[in-house]
Amino acid sequence: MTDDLKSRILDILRRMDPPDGGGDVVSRSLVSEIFVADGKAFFSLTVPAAEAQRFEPFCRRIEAEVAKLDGIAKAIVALTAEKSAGSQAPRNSAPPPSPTPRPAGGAGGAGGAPAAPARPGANKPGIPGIERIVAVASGKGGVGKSTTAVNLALGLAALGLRVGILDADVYGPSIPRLLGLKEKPKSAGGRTIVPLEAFGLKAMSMGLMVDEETPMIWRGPMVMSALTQMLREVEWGPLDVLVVDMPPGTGDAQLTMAQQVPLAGAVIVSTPQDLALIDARKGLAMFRKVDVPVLGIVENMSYFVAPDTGRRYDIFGHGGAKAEAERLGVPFLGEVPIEMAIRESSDAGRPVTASEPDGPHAAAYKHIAAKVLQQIEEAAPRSAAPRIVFD
Ligand SMILES: Nc1ncnc2c1ncn2[C@@H]1O[C@H](COP(=O)(O)OP(=O)(O)OP(=O)(O)O)[C@@H](O)[C@H]1O
Repeated sequence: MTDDLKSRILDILRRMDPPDGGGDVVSRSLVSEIFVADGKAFFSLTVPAAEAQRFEPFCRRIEAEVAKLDGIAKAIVALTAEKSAGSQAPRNSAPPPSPTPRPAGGAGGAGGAPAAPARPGANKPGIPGIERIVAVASGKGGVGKSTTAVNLALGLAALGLRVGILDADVYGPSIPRLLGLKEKPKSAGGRTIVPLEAFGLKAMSMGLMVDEETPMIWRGPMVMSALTQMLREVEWGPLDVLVVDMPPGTGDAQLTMAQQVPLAGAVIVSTPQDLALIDARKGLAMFRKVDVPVLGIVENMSYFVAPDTGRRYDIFGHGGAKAEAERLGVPFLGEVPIEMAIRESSDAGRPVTASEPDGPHAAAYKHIAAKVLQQIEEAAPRSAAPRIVFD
């Protein structure tokens, strides 16, 4: 069914005359992979930067035509402007990134080596200056996904990497609170945004761009454009890893990320309860469907250690995520106890990996970070992203 819809979409695209008169966009290989889910079609067109404006109305026409197909309720076509070879460096591009430092416990891998040809996401335009993008996701809310994302980012930074964190949870952004960020990011020349910095991380969140009180009602296409902007119009500078805190669930925003961004992989956060695991499985299935490697599962709020006796209590039936990971054939990345210090430090904007770097919780997150890095190397050896320009 999905394949049939994809070929009908391609037929439509073949019949439409693009504004530059250069022949149909399919034959010219300007169309990305087409992703169809829940009656929505997502794909992008890559055009030369100079043509981007002319192609905008064409994209809207494509959306209207594709939405007429039986089985498609809505189409979302993103325009990506690619810099042609030999032209000048883009104004918002970063200097070429330096080789990835080899972490303790890392798998080595292809540091500096050319791209493996069939790398996942290799056909999606990269973000200049960003080596790898890792999504932190969960099938349902409240499992500690954002807390894990922040502490994972800090764990990666502690391993010597240059790390950024992007809060893609446009519905309930929590990174500003977790990192104690209050000021609004500044714009550079009115065109790009300078990310904030906290505990050595570059940070950007939709929550920094709007007042906390502002209700955020985002429709699918708005989510897509907000995310695209936060990825491509923020001056991330050279980063080894950008950690993306995804909104919970498997909706438009996740599909957008998977469709638009060459993700090196996804980390799934789950609590040990069965219900959360069912949701985690859905998240896992979604990333697999869009060919994003699942780097592994983190079990959060895994057990409780009584402060007075030091005795460990598996209050939620600890171990569920580990068994599930084994069953699903994905790595188990580690477990984090339910711990007042983790909650209080998060709520005070001083995440535990930064505020108690030598403590046991920081050690747990650093261990998870090292495993994530090892999995990234195995799933997607480092490669240079294509250069992108927006003008
Ligand atoms: N290991 C832990 N021990 C104790 N409290 C934790 C732990 N992990 C997260 N929390 C707390 O649980 C609450 C939810 O965490 P967080 O906001 O990270 O979850 P989330 O999955 O991102 O939620 P949402 O989807 O609603 O954004 C927060 O108050 C956080 O401090």
